[in-house]
Amino acid sequence: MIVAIDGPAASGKGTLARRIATHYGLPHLDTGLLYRAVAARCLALGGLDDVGASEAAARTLDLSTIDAEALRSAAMGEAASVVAARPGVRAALLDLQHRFAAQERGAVLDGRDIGTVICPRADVKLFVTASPEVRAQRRFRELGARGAAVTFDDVLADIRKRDERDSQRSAAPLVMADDAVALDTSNLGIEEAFAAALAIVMARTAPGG
Ligand SMILES: Nc1ncnc2c1ncn2[C@@H]1O[C@H](COP(=O)(O)OP(=O)(O)O)[C@@H](O)[C@H]1O
Ligand SMILES: Nc1ccn([C@@H]2O[C@H](COP(=O)(O)OP(=O)(O)O)[C@@H](O)[C@H]2O)c(=O)n1
Repeated sequence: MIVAIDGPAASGKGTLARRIATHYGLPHLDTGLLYRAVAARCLALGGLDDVGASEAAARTLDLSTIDAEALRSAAMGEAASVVAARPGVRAALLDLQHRFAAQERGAVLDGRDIGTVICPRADVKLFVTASPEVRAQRRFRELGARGAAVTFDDVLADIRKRDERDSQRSAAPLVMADDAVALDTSNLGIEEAFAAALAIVMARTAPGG
């Protein structure tokens, strides 16, 4: 079974993807980490401006060397969104994602273009949303807990800017697939959101569903 989960920043897609993967015993890939890792490599080499360097970083990315914790800063989310708008970077990451999704047992992938581009034939597609204010509150809390010195207003502005860039880009923009099920988690806690997501997965994978 392949489960594709997309949505904007801090909507809760990663949390749901991890929970669903654990529930079904499936491998999980947080595809945002790929773009964050490419951005981190570019920044370490001097900056984000060199398109060729970002494509080379994407081509040579090694999943096993990704340090997820080191990539979770707000600055890396913003930098990831810059390199993710480049068609050459996206093309270079296709094969890795396709191979992950092709595992025998299936997989859960979360990102922006999983249901539209990476796994258009996924068994279940979820499009997870929440209002920008709710998402900013969640991310603000998360970054604060990690010791980052950020204000709520900065986090909200960052989320709005990233939403705009991710939705307006021409290469694999953030858009809900026609056959995805929308799940608005604005008024749902983590457990409630998980229960709702699981109900959608079960309904979609039930015989005749
Ligand atoms: N339904 C929810 N209610 C409250 N907090 C949530 C909910 N879903 C996720 N969170 C929290 O919000 C933050 C962002 O969630 P995450 O799953 O990383 O979002 P995304 O992968 O969409 O960026 C995390 O700190 C997570 O624990
Ligand atoms: N499948 C994906 C996943 C992420 N991304 C890009 O990578 C950035 C960081 O993604 P992320 O999922 O780690 O970010 P959050 O939603 O966790 O804040 C996004 O803002 C997108 O620009 C993408 O273009 N396609």
